[in-house]
Amino acid sequence: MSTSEAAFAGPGILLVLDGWGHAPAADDNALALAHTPVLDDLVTRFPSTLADASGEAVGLIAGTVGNSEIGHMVIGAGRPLPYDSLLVQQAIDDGTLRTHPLLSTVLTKTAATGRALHLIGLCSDGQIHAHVDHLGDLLAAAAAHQVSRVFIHAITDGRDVADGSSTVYLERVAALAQRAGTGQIATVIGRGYAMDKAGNLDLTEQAVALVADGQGAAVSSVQQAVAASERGDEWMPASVLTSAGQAAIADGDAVVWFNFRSDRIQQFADALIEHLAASGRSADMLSLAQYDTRAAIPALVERADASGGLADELSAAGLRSVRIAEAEKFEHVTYYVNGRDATVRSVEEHVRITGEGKPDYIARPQMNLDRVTAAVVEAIGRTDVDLVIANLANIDVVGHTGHLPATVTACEATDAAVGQILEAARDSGRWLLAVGDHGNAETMTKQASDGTARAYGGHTTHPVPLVIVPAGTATPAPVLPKSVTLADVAPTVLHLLGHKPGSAMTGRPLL
Ligand SMILES: O=C(O)[C@H](O)COP(=O)(O)O
Ligand SMILES: [Mn+2]
Ligand SMILES: [Mn+2]
Repeated sequence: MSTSEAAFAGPGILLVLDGWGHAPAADDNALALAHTPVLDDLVTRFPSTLADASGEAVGLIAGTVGNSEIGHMVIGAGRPLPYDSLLVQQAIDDGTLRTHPLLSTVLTKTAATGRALHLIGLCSDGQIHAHVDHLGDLLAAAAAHQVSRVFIHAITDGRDVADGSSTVYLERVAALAQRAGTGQIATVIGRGYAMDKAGNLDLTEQAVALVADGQGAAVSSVQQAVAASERGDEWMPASVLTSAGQAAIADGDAVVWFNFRSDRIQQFADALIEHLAASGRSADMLSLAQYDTRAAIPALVERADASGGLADELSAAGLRSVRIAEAEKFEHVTYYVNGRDATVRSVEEHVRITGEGKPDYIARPQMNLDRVTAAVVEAIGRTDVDLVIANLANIDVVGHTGHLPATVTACEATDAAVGQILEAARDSGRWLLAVGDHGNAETMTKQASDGTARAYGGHTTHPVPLVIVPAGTATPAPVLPKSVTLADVAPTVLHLLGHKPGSAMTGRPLL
């Protein structure tokens, strides 16, 4: 084996820098503003390229921003995977959503019994958790079945889209209802409450009480509800637009959840199901796409098969991996990298780093990065571990606050952590592949419809850096191809570990 080959063979590290996107330097580019000597050096001194992490290249609708779920799934699968947003859109386009037998059965029963239909979901066009236009198809189906009482329980965004835009989307909901000839906005609440995923049940309970029992501030218009929010769209207080109790969920009503992504709606769905059961009510429930709820909810669109990825190949080859991330991204290096498969294979170890108390990302952009780094360094030093898979969450998680100075600090903290990880990699003779899963911090503003630049903490369609640091000296340094996607990561990792890409993978080794 030549020096060069040896430098790219053997045990290694797959490091995902969450939200590490690439865009030209600008005054809203937190990564460019931050002092990041390690990352700068990485992409200039070692084989590096830019990988597509959004749109069709990963299995999303063309032109849509990447996200952590599809990003980590494609990194693991070694192929683009038709994501839930795309599958829902296809079902809308070919007419199979509105004529779906499960939906028809529920709507026929609802119309016959004179019960109400409740539609619950995020109202924005962020295309990460939901798209408000999907409501249009559900409303049309309800109208076709002559369901007369249709209540929309709108969740406002301000995270995947610019804050302050909720009125526009709520007006769009009203227009969709008018076009369908059925439906009214019954309640409004921010996603901070309705889409908590960190187990803060006090937040979730406010959404449950609102939707199930009509408990919230009485308002006479969506504009009044929006005006009452002191903390923006994400934290819109629970507001009721109908007369008292009119839109509460009664026994025998139907509920359709229209978020297509599960992770941030499942806690609410679980709590609502349990609350209804505890009060002797049961509802016919459906979800637009498959959810990971405790009680199974029949879905209108099934998930794509994501098997045969990195986890299966590592397992077949008997290669041990340790997965490390803090709570915010733990599922991403385990469940999502493994193709939304909760099985923990015998050659896998999972390390979940948690902090104390509620995180404050602006006050503490470092989050628990020191402990994540220490765990990564420890795993790197183990001779029985073939592959360390870790996610450094800060760039994305702090980026979501839309707070530029805090995000700059998050980038600098990440830079220092990568420096420590590289040093450990060098000491123990491991190669390292670092990659972003989607863009975020490289664009921290978005132009509003009035032309002004607003703070924006959401994701982008930018490509992500991908760099491979050899275990030793590699001369001459190989040149990576230019046209690369996240689907090439797993084949490259397997190649570096001395194995062929899995037969289900369509990506290719980059070396
Ligand atoms: O859920 C969130 O926090 C954002 O809407 C999307 O971010 P993620 O895809 O990085 O989780
Ligand atoms: Mn991410
Ligand atoms: Mn994110």
